[in-house]
Amino acid sequence: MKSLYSVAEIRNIEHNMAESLPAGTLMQRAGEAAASAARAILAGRKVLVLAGPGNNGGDALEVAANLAGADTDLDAEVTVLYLGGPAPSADSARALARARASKAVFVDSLPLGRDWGLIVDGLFGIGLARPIDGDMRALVEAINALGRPVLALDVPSGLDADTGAVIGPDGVAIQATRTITFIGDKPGLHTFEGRDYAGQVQLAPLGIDPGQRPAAGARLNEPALFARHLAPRRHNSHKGSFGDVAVIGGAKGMAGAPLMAARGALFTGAGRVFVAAIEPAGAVDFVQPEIMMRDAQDFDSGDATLVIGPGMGDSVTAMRVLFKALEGKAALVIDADALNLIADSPDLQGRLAQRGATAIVTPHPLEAARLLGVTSAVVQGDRLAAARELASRLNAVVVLKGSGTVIANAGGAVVINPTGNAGLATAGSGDVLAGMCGSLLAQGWQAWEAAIGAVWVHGAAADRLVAQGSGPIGLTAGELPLAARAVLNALAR
Ligand SMILES: NC(=O)C1=CN([C@@H]2O[C@H](COP(=O)(O)OP(=O)(O)OC[C@H]3O[C@@H](n4cnc5c(N)ncnc54)[C@H](OP(=O)(O)O)[C@@H]3O)[C@@H](O)[C@H]2O)[C@@H](O)CC1
Ligand SMILES: Nc1ncnc2c1ncn2[C@@H]1O[C@H](COP(=O)(O)OP(=O)(O)O)[C@@H](O)[C@H]1O
Ligand SMILES: [K+]
Repeated sequence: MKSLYSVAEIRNIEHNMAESLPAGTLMQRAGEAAASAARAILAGRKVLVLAGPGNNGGDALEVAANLAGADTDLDAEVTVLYLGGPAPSADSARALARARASKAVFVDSLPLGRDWGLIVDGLFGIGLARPIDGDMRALVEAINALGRPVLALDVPSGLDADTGAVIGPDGVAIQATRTITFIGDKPGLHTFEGRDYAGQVQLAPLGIDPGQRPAAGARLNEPALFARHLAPRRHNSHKGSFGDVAVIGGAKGMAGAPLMAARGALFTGAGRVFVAAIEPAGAVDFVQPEIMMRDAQDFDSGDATLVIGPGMGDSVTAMRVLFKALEGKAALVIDADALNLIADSPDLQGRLAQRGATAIVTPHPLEAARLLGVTSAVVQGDRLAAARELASRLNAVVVLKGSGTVIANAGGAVVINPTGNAGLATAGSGDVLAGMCGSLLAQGWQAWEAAIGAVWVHGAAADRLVAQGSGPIGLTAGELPLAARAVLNALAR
């Protein structure tokens, strides 16, 4: 299980470990792990180590001492820019003494030149308490402008390890190539701005085995979390075995959105797929004639799983079918315009909450903001908290979309999705995801697993397309269903 620990949880673990280990042990282990990570990505002889005033700086000094120590076989020139105050912690003071006794050269300002084979970022870790400003801000901007490989220690300096937000307003953070993070992985490295600033994330547990770590409040999505639903199909099956999905949406001029969702459902294995259109646009979809076209006004969905909202608009008809869907017993995916209608109606919010946690709601940050009555900046500023709050208020599984999609349920479980890329930032990709969620529900998956499974596969489909050269630039939502089919079949095998 890939646990993600909040800063408070990490502090707690550190606190417990400190009592059982000799002073300085964890910092020494951090320094050793980071020095080997540094060796692995070194792209030249010259190494610049940035060491800040706290224990993150102490870790950096350990790295410098290890790379420039008398016993190293590494032919590196290590320069240390130490920005510590007059009273470093005992651990940091020890690390400083070690680094000063090594071959590392200490400097007072950023040396000229840009030929660093590696820059080690030990300015700030999880103790950053306020935006980086003044000379330190100028340093961060100068480092980022060099465009050299950067290894961040624990967290890229300036990034909030809990939220993935650059600490601001108008803050700066180190742009890392790789982040080696200590004791436990952290949510902020995997969502919002975190994915861009952290680069590749590597965990160094520092010898603390999982048994000594309490359960984390969040985890990273992976197929193991939904594997129990991934079974090869039985020979003795028929289309009724894999459920019906009805996509309700498609106001005038928005006929494509429910079709995208319907294809998402069809290509991930739903037995039969309908589009019930608010404004029927045609008797058949000639590109995908398997999809059965109906009129939402008089459509009897039977016990089909409903995906409601794509391109649905806010007409009286839209309101009426949404009301009916919330009243009914069918499994439900609520997306797009249906979310906006619910945001405007405390009555519909109440009805959704009373259904008993069977619905998946898939807001992007602005839709989530409308539902919570805040701005999208507030949602993005703490995506985990926003998803948790929404799941609890609506008593539903919430998929808060965007880079590092956050999935939360009313019981407080939180998962961050690591698959996907900016190729998904294109109209219609969210519709495909909603259809995929509906498809897995229709095939009998539980709401939680349908949500995390669909999000994982949807992201992996985009990653597969990018690996094949079909993105991220110009990737289209219409390509996702086929790629998702390949990913899902590979998992089921
Ligand atoms: N403890 C352990 O067992 C282990 C800890 N480990 C490592 O320790 C790291 C946490 O260390 P930490 O708590 O010392 O915090 P850190 O991130 O170095 O920053 C705090 C310092 O920065 C200062 N400061 C803050 N904001 C500032 C600003 N905007 N501008 C300027 N200054 C600012 C702040 O000053 P103050 O706010 O007190 O004025 C304080 O001096 C953790 O990420 C991991 O790398 C590992 O070795 C594993 C074992
Ligand atoms: N930069 C990104 N990185 C990863 N996933 C992304 C990114 N941008 C968008 N996505 C994903 O693409 C989908 C977009 O959904 P949405 O915003 O509803 O678009 P639309 O309504 O146009 O279909 C979501 O699944 C979202 O998580
Ligand atoms: K750092």
